[in-house]
Amino acid sequence: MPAIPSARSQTVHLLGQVLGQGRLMSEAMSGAAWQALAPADRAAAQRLAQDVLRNLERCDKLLKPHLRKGPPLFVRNVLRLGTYELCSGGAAHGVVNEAVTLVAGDRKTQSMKGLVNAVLRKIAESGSQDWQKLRTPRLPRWLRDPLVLAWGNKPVAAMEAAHLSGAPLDLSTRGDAGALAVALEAELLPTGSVRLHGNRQVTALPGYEAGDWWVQDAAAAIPARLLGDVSGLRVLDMCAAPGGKTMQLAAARAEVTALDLSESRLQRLTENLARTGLAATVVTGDALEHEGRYDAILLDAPCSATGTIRRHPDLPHARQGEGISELIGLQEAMIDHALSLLAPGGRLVFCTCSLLPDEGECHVEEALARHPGLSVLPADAPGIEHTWRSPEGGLRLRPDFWAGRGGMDGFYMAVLRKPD
Ligand SMILES: C[S@@+](CC[C@H](N)C(=O)[O-])C[C@H]1O[C@@H](n2cnc3c(N)ncnc32)[C@H](O)[C@@H]1O
Repeated sequence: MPAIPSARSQTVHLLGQVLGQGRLMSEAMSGAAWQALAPADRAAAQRLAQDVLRNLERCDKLLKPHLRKGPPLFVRNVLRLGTYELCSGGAAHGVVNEAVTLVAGDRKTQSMKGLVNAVLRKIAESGSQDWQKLRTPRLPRWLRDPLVLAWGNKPVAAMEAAHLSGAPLDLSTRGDAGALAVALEAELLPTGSVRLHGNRQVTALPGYEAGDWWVQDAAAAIPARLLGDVSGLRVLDMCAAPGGKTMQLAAARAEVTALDLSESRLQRLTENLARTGLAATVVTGDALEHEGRYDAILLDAPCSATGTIRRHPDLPHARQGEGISELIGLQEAMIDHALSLLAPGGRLVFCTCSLLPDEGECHVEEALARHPGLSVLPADAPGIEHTWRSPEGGLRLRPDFWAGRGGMDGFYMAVLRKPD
């Protein structure tokens, strides 16, 4: 690692953390070298690492014929970064020089300077033509196989295309979404979110300081809307942090209790409430031990987060599907506990940002079997399309939906009604 960190050296560091240590980028974006980077370089490193991870299969395919022996991970990641940059229009001279400098800066890899130089020069000659012919990168098997089983080959290929495209910036507002869209020259989506395309610095957008809006994917904004008019109702946001849905409920004048296990994530929720001038009772604790009586509950349960791969392309590489069965058990226990906290006739919106039916549709089918009298209410909110409706009465959202508009996160959601 060179003495002075650069955007590219930190990109390679992030790739090493994800691909070598199984860490998520959000966990790895820390430490002295990361903090030493200027904000613009941090943003560049994050963007480059995400782009390389989205295109990992392509980078490896182009590199394979040039690498007889597999070099150490650090060198492989330098080559992957160089390949991505060369094939996406980077100037050969600068890209190759910086890659060689990175490898030369570490005693253990200095001897591979020549290899890196030679391989990247070959990629620079013909790589970008070959790149165009490569297929859309596929998800790793641990995730692809169950998704193909659930949704079929074509939809999964469409999801992979959506993952490659990344995600636009969606905002939710406590005020008039139409007026916000006009002010930001953005698109007003049929579901009420405001969408901006291109790379925009969030904190520099008008209305950020004033707390007029917050960042929230269009799909993630729908569950709170399914509760309809919550004005004056006691609503528990059971897994609330960092607070996107709490802010929606508070903006709709509910009496919100925002509960979460994570103190640090709740800190962010508190900051978000302060910025937007919205109010909620914030409680740190385990959802399974929480007590109280509520008219409505929003349960955005911890899950595999496989619906968020467009914006978190590190996830399928850092994870191997470990822990999902424990999460499924936790989600089930949370549904049962949430129902016990509801007043008779009260409504529970259950949702997860997962693409796996075991974390969505199956829970609703099983909850109906476990709880006599429990029913599924039609999921209604502005802009909901007929094709999103799933047989048990919930909504299944996928990243390949709204493809022409820039997609949406994968999500599952359903409204359950406790009997009187
Ligand atoms: C999907 S995130 C919630 C996102 C949030 N609803 C929003 O819209 O900003 C799931 C949350 O569940 C929390 N969590 C995990 N286990 C929990 C538990 N046993 N009790 C309460 N919260 C828990 C995590 O800390 C995490 O913040």
